[in-house]
Amino acid sequence: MKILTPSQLHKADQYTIEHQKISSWELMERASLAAVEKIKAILKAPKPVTVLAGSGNNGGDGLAIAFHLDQLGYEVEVLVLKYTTEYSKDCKINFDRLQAKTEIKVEEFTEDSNIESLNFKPVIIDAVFGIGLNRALPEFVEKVIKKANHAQALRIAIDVPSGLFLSKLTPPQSIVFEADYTLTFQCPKLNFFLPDYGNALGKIQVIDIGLDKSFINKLDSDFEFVNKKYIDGFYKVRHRFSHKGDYGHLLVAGGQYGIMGSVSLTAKAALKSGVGKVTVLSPQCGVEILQHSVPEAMVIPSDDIEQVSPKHLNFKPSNICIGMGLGQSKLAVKSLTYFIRLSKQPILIDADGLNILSKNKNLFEDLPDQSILTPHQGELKRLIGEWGDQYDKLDKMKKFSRQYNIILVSKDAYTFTVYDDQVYINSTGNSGLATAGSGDALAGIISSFLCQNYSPLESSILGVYIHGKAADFYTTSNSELSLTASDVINCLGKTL
Ligand SMILES: NC(=O)C1=CN([C@@H]2O[C@H](COP(=O)(O)OP(=O)(O)OC[C@H]3O[C@@H](n4cnc5c(N)ncnc54)[C@H](OP(=O)(O)O)[C@@H]3O)[C@@H](O)[C@H]2O)[C@H](O)CC1
Ligand SMILES: [K+]
Repeated sequence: MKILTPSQLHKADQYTIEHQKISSWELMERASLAAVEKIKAILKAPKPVTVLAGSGNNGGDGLAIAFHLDQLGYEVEVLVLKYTTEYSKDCKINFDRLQAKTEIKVEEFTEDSNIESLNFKPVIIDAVFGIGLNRALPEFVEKVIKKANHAQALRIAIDVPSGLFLSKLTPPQSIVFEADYTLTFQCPKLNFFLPDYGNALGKIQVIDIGLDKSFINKLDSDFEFVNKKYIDGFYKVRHRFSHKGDYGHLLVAGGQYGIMGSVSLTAKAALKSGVGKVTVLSPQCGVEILQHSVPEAMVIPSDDIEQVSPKHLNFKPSNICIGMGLGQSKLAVKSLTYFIRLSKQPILIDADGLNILSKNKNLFEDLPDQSILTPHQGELKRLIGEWGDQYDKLDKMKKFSRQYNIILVSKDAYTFTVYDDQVYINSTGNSGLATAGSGDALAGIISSFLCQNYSPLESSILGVYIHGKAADFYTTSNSELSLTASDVINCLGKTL
């Protein structure tokens, strides 16, 4: 799903209104009715609602939502935060409809109103500002939002949590509506996925409001929101008449004394993601451990008891995955160098392998094109250097990817897969993935898809998606904090 900017969305609005021969108010009504359906599903049964409405079109949505909830028997009150003298055209239509057709108490709140007297119902719907916010919130609006954030209420934002900027980063210390749910129209927006105010979004639900698809397809965007529809576009169905040779042979190189779990998780995750065969190059101390923990994997002992070492292989791996538990000793550097030079296919480098790369940038010259690096944020900093703000980080990641022709999987609350100028933002996963071994499993999953003839970019996008989806499956019946990397691996079979 393409991630569009506010100006692109406004253009798509206009094009749709002209080509579907509908009025802007009808488009607003369409969006609002769809939002009401989502609100009904979230609330499960009518609950008293306070709608905070602005005087623009986001406010117009709010007044339409108030009207339709009232028609459904909800107890609704409306607070209009009059931050402009005039209502937008469509907002005014909905304001008049409320007055004419309902008994709803509509209170206009301005900078002279008394904030102390303000109370909220158990559900607060934020329709104050949407994609049109373009300067700091008026102080009285800030006060209302701050009070709403402290209320004992379920908070639902319409389109954008008010106070969140979309065309620039929201300044620190800003007041932003802290939503439990954000019902956003047509597509998510880039700033939803940045750590600055990412927690203010709550659960994001995208509502397709039928903007003209042919027009949207022609729009340029560097950002793609990866959902199941996107994955279905390239996911391969397996055929009955196939054999394990069709699904590749992965070499996993890593582990050291006391950290054998890393490669064990990687090998297991690769096997549970469909690779045909896995061989682990393991320190001698880990051979028995691996033969017990991952009987499906073959094991080659390195020449060292406690560490991996360069080793002549008696087979040609389809792809190599290296770095987890590798350590950063001289022998580890030699091993990484050896396998980078040995590999003629894209190689996946994770964990200590990345830290060695950061200190030995000359190794990039030998790195096969479209190799995959899977840093967490600390490893990313060591690779691409310190960044200023989140937009600067995005630029640095794109530049790094272009400079070395590599795919960068930046693991975070929302994992960003970066290749050249394109950024793929993953839609699955949850906070439970912030746990030991989660990255080892991801490395195995991505490498497994590499061996199954997905392109390196597809392998990265698909691997990140599946990894998160497995975690989401686990947390449908378990808490996020109880998630372990082994749970992710055990739930891989439930994905797709
Ligand atoms: N295709 C869609 O996504 C649809 C979205 N809809 C809804 O429309 C809003 C966008 O409506 P818009 O009127 O463009 O913008 P807002 O409602 O967010 O803001 C209203 C105006 O307020 C002014 N503004 C901006 N910042 C401030 C501020 N800090 N203080 C005071 N006023 C401010 C600004 O106007 P200016 O002329 O003053 O610049 C805004 O335009 C979208 O989010 C959806 O909710 C449609 O309902 C359906 C299609
Ligand atoms: K809003």
